[in-house]
Amino acid sequence: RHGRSVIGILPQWWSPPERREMGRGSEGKPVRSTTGQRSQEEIKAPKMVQDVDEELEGETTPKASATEDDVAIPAFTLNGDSSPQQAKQRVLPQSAATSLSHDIPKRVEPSSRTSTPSSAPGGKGLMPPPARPASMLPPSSTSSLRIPSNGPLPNRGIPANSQQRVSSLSPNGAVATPNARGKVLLAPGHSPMDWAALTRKGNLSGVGTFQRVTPSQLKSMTGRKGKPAWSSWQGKVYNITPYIPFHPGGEAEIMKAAGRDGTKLFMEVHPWVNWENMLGTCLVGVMVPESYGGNTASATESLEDID
Ligand code: HEM
Repeated sequence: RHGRSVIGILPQWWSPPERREMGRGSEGKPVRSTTGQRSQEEIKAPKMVQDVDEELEGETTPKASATEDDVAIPAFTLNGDSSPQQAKQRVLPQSAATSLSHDIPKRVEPSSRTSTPSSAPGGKGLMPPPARPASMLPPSSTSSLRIPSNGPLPNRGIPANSQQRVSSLSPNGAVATPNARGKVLLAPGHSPMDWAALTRKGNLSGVGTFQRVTPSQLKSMTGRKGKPAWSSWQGKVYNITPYIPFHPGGEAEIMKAAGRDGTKLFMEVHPWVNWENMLGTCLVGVMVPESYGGNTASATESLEDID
């Protein structure tokens, strides 16, 4: 039916199939179009055909009519504006549906189309399913690991209304936080990463040579009265002074090991921490018996003595 309007844009030499048929009616006689009107393409048609038309003016021909008037043309839209009523009207008769079934995309289910509410905003796409009520959500296996959304956050600083804010500031800037592990809020530039960066820069032992340290000498290195803080770990002596402001447990805790063997204390609190790795550049020397004698021997001498 709409083909006629398209014909106008085709080249003049092209004659539509309908017209080609028009020249031969049921009895081989030329026929006119069913409308009987002259359209623009008829005017533009080749002369020969026009002449035939004029000759046959006035002759009547049986008019073609649709055999199934009520066959609705299937309409498919992609914007989902079908309403159940419209969809019902578009249902094809069995014969037509069978012949067209190969043209209908398999994935477009009529039921899903009709279930689309026409009042959806914009009328596009399917509506998302309604959200499940929170009570129906299955408990997550990691829910116990999540940071609670209310209450004080662990190791995230002190609450704004806390009196602890000023009073807990230590001389090096570390702040005690109310957490079960006893970690402190380290001062800016004193994170574990900062410590790692500092240790890469060189020797932090505070001594020029490898030391043989007697128990009495270790006892005097308390970190007070201008002296460095030394602590021993499994027979080796370390200068813990530079690490104090970096200690996650705070200054007070680490200072308990100053001037003495820190192995037991250390292992009681955090046996997973690797002392030797962390304080490797702070190594002062080795512990020797009190009766050993000289305490300023070089590393070479000391090791030779051991051999
Ligand atoms: C002298 C060498 C020490 C080093 C290198 C050291 C290192 C560390 C490190 C890396 C942490 C963080 C642990 C973590 O996040 O799991 C820590 C925490 C802590 N340290 Fe030390 N520490 C030393 C000595 C001590 C001593 C002697 C004490 C106690 C007497 C102590 C008490 C603590 C406490 C209470 C914490 C916080 C709680 C915890 O993390 O378990 N530390 N220390």
